[in-house]
Amino acid sequence: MKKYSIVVAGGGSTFTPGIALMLLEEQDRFPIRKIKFYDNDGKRQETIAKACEIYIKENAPEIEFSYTTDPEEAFTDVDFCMAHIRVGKYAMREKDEKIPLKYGVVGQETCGPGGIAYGMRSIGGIIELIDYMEKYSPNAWMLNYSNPAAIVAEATRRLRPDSKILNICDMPVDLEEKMADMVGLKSRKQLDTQYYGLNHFGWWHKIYDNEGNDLMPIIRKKMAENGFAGAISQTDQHVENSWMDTFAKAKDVYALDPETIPNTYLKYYLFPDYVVEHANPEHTRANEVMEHREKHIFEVCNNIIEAGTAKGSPFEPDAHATYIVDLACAIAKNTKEKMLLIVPNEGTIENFDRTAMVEVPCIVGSNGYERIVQGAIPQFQKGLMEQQVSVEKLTVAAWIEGSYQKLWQAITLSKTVPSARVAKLILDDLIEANKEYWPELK
Ligand SMILES: NC(=O)c1ccc[n+]([C@@H]2O[C@H](COP(=O)([O-])OP(=O)(O)OC[C@H]3O[C@@H](n4cnc5c(N)ncnc54)[C@H](O)[C@@H]3O)[C@@H](O)[C@H]2O)c1
Ligand SMILES: O=P(O)(O)OC[C@H]1O[C@H](O[C@H]2[C@H](O)[C@@H](O)[C@@H](O)O[C@@H]2CO)[C@H](O)[C@@H](O)[C@@H]1O
Ligand SMILES: [Mn+2]
Repeated sequence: MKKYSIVVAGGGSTFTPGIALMLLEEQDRFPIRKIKFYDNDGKRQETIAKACEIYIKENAPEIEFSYTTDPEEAFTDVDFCMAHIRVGKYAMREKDEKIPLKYGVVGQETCGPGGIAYGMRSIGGIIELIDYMEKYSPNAWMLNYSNPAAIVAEATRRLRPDSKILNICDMPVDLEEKMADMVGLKSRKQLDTQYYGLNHFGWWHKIYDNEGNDLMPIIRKKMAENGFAGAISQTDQHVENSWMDTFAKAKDVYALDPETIPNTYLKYYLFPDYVVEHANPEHTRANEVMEHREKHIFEVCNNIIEAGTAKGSPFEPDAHATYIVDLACAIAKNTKEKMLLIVPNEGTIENFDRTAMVEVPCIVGSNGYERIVQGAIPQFQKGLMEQQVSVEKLTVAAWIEGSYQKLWQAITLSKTVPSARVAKLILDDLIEANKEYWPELK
């Protein structure tokens, strides 16, 4: 059986250890000959990489492992690039979240002005990775889950329309695990669902079990009672209150259209006042992640390096991330797996912009994906999506053209921002904060 070579772009990511260990666990269906880490921050990456190197040597010595900051070394002889970079890292995420809050506006990683700022940083980084991959391994596929996936996906549509890149998100994966739990099933793979939306901005409108029984009535009842709160998923790593609150708030988001089940991210657009009222402008999600996930991962890695062994360490595979191997196997082995991808609409949602990058179920095989038609969407969702997709398109246009005007329009158009005046105040602060990352705007 063919063995695959993978480069993980963003090797210093807090998700890298869980994903690397998960890849080792999944070798029966996805055998690996080589794993490389690539990052533009060698110091950050080295801690993660040295610990993973010890783990791989102890648990899968047959796999060739290396790590580098050199693009040619990283991207030569690879079959897949698994990309999870964070341009500007958590320090910039903190600014993305705190600057809007200064003006009483939602400060969030991928939503609102914070997501727009993150998108303006990410586009260059992702395009650079695609170009490296195509230069050094022209037959490789990029499985991208670097955020903000919506803006990154629109940028790849505009700038690299023919590249072999699939843009994905794990929020629906997590929420489908929770829905399976709601109906007493063990896995999301026992569900047969239909979904439409933009990334972090979508709805389930059909949910069956694999025998064709309609599960919507039970799930709707559970949502009306508690939202996603109390429903368990494989990796309930979200122990911090901010995530618990998000899962509970889905109850109010659901109330807006009880015919569909909402993605949790709609909270930021439909209840921005609630989000701001419950935010601490001095201590946002970025601070929680730095205090918890980042601190924990780097402590564990340093301990492994110091001990010279991963035995007895709390290192564990990220079971939740197996969706990435589902996708890699679909491409590598033509499995025709059904997966949610962020792809050009082209009629999949019949009453929506054909050029929009929509998050819809696709059948994935060796030659890419086939979209599953979702039909016409209701006026409520259509109105919301038209506003949001325009934000995303104007952001990418602002990046391509270096247009201050279009970025101001993008922020003004966001449902999280009350006026063009506030939008401009936020934009001018973000420009100052992102001087070393954004293209110059005129
Ligand atoms: N799509 C999803 O559902 C999903 C889920 C979880 C995380 N993510 C995304 O995964 C990414 C990683 O998340 P994290 O919290 O581990 O971030 P992190 O900051 O811990 O790691 C990101 C790594 O990317 C590196 N990096 C930044 N710019 C780079 C560039 N231009 N080239 C190469 N490397 C670069 C950084 O140095 C860092 O080591 C983020 O974009 C995050 O939003 C997406
Ligand atoms: O605030 P963070 O950095 O903890 O999470 C932000 C990301 O949240 C979603 O991904 C979750 C995923 O839904 C969950 O099941 C688990 O795997 O953790 C992931 C990261 O926390 C969302 O899909 C991502 O786009 C966000 O970056
Ligand atoms: Mn996501």
